[in-house]
Amino acid sequence: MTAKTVLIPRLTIIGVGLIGGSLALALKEAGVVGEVIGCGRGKPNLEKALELGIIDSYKRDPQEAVSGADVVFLATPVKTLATVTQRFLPGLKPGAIITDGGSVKGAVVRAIEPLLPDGIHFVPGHPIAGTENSGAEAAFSTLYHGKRCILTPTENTASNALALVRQMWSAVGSDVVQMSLEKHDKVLAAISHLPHMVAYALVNAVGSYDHYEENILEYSAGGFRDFTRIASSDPTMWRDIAETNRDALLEMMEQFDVFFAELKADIVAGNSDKLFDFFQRSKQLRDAIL
Ligand SMILES: NC(=O)c1ccc[n+]([C@@H]2O[C@H](COP(=O)([O-])OP(=O)(O)OC[C@H]3O[C@@H](n4cnc5c(N)ncnc54)[C@H](O)[C@@H]3O)[C@@H](O)[C@H]2O)c1
Ligand SMILES: O=C(O)C(=O)C[C@]1(C(=O)O)C=C[C@@H](O)C=C1
Repeated sequence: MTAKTVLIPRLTIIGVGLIGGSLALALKEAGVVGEVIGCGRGKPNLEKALELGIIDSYKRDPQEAVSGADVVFLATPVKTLATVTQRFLPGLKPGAIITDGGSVKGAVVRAIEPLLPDGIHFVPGHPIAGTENSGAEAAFSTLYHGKRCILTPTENTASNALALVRQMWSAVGSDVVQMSLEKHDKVLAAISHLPHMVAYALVNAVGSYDHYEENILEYSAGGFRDFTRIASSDPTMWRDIAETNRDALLEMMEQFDVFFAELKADIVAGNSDKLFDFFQRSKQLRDAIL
């Protein structure tokens, strides 16, 4: 068996949850990482990550955690990314690469890039993979297999740092693509952020229906459950996404309102042909991505 080339001798994961923990496990499984150090707020979660073999050690102090790191992966909620960066920054060695997995890119890049001294590189990224579960226990090594990872380099991104981060995501089985910050935030508002808002609103709407004594959610079957799985996602994560991708999300919510209003109007009018066309068009679009 030929030995794999170690891409990252020392990796620090800030926020060892689903996204950070899964990256650590996948890089270990691929044999392309040396030592993995964890850092985060909760000691029990870090202890669990150690026990599960996700990290080799952890440090509570952010500067100690990044000491000697070649790559630092940020995997905390979007609104905390710049604050945590500010805390560990003085502990980095020259040439270190910071990269992240945050679900919003424009606000994150605007907050982090101005903090960076010369010789410290930042490569903004976002793996398009996840589940509704959180914390180290939710991490699994195959999360990124066959999934896209979007990198959004800016004019400040060093090409060698970008190349290494591309290699890192390829090593865990991702299909790496690049796009602008603006395109990323608009595409994700449509394909990920809007569906979460719709699921959250739907669960609230159905859950607060109080015409009967009993909780009607008890009657939920496949349709409701499939549709609303993502409403079990972490509230902090989604609050941060809704706030930091506000404009793109609102644009998509307005687009959604147009289609929902059309559907409602056709039901009110008893417009059978239009309803059929509406459902037919939806089925064709949805079937094409299965
Ligand atoms: N869950 C998904 O499906 C998914 C997919 C792609 C990207 N993301 C993004 O990845 C990031 C992490 O998401 P996740 O699902 O792994 O969340 P998670 O809750 O599983 O893990 C986040 C970890 O960060 C820690 N943390 C939170 N605030 C912190 C702080 N201020 N300082 C240090 N540690 C802190 C938490 O204790 C937790 O261990 C988020 O930015 C999210 O938008 C999530
Ligand atoms: O499958 C899920 O549970 C997800 O919500 C994953 C999902 C999404 O597809 O919307 C959520 C947020 C991301 O930033 C990327 C992926």
